[in-house]
Amino acid sequence: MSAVSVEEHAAAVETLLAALGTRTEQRIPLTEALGRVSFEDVRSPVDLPLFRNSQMDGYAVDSRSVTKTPVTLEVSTIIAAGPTESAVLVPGSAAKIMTGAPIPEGADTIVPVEDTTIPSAGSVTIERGRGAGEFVREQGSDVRVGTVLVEAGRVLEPRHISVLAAVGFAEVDVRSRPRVAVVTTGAELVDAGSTLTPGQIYDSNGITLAAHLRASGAEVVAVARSSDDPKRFREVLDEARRSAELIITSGGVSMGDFEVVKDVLGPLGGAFGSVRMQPGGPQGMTLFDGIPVLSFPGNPVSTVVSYIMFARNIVRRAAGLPPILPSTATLHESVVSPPGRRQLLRGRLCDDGRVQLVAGPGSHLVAALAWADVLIDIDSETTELAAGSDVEVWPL
Ligand SMILES: Nc1nc2c(c(=O)[nH]1)N[C@H]1C(S)=C(S)[C@@H](COP(=O)(O)OP(=O)(O)OC[C@H]3O[C@@H](n4cnc5c(N)ncnc54)[C@H](O)[C@@H]3O)O[C@H]1N2
Ligand code: MOO
Repeated sequence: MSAVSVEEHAAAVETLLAALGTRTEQRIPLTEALGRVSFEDVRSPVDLPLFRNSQMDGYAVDSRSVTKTPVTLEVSTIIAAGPTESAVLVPGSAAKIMTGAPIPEGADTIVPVEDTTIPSAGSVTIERGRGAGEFVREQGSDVRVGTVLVEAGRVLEPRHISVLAAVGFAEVDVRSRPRVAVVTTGAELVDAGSTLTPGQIYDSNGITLAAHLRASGAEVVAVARSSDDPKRFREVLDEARRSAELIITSGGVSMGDFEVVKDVLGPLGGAFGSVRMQPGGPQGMTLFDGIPVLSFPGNPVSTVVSYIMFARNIVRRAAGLPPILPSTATLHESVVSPPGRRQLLRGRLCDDGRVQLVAGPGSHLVAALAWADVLIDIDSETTELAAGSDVEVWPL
């Protein structure tokens, strides 16, 4: 792979990852469904409300017995919400009823308790009458059996989970998540929390890529690390390929003496080379034993930019999530950019909608990345942009 444009590399990645888009259905507990994507239209197995019930705490009556008020009626029964025998209203009486309780046959309206007084035990005076149907929640008035509650492809939000629970589903069929493994490489890497010896650094790319992938709707099946030993890297890959549909590696792809990713995957048919962008220039891609492997450069910002530019929307689409697209912002200050390479600078959106540069273009500036909220996209022909120019920005 000689130097290619971002578009050319993105198209090649798209082809390599085509199979990721074919998803199966997975039945999961409703309690775990938040953020998942419904696999097919979900139809209601019942009417909602399930039965005719009261909208108010009050008295269920026949509206004809309260046309003239005030009127005093005998209280023939008390109906609470909860398990109950089906009740019939004694003609000419009132049934005291609680919100949500089934309305007895023969009653067609509810008089709220606020519109009543108690003249003596066992009777109620209705001060204000109500017409037929008032405060009556009819069976099926919300939804009828068979109606689609949640369409296929919906990202399940609390409101969708609410209706699925209300009709009695304990489980839901969702789109399976793309299974991705992350493999970081480098003899210098140790886990956060470890004691560092000279020359060591904390591995941040593993956890970063995993977080990005989860945010894109992927299931991260492994976050593994390899030294620069080809044998060890091969072992880690062999393990990752057992559960993953996609493997993303970081590091080991440029021009040094110990480029384990390139050294192992290159001879296995991997394409390694340079993309005309910065950060994220060195890139690789391989079909390893039938599993696609995307190899990103190890610099922390390069890894993130690579994920955003080449993988994020493919993973999101496979997961059933909408793409994250760039928008336009106005530059707060002037920008210079080297010719021949697309630049992705870190920017921070100001309250007035303009975008400000955050630190320099260096791909090791991981703290600056955290302060930024967008990547400012400068095309490869542009070398200078004045303050006030419009630029495309990608959400981080
Ligand atoms: N002679 C040349 N040297 C370099 C070139 C080049 O074209 N010619 N390209 C540079 C560019 S651009 C990049 S980007 C890097 C890519 O290098 P690698 O992908 O081989 O990555 P490493 O050398 O393994 O690491 C680079 C850098 O990132 C740190 N790193 C790596 N992994 C992690 C991790 N998991 N967590 C945190 N930090 C990590 C590593 O320590 C290095 O500092 O190559 C340039 N060199
Ligand atoms: O491509 Mo490297 O990512 O410029 O630093």
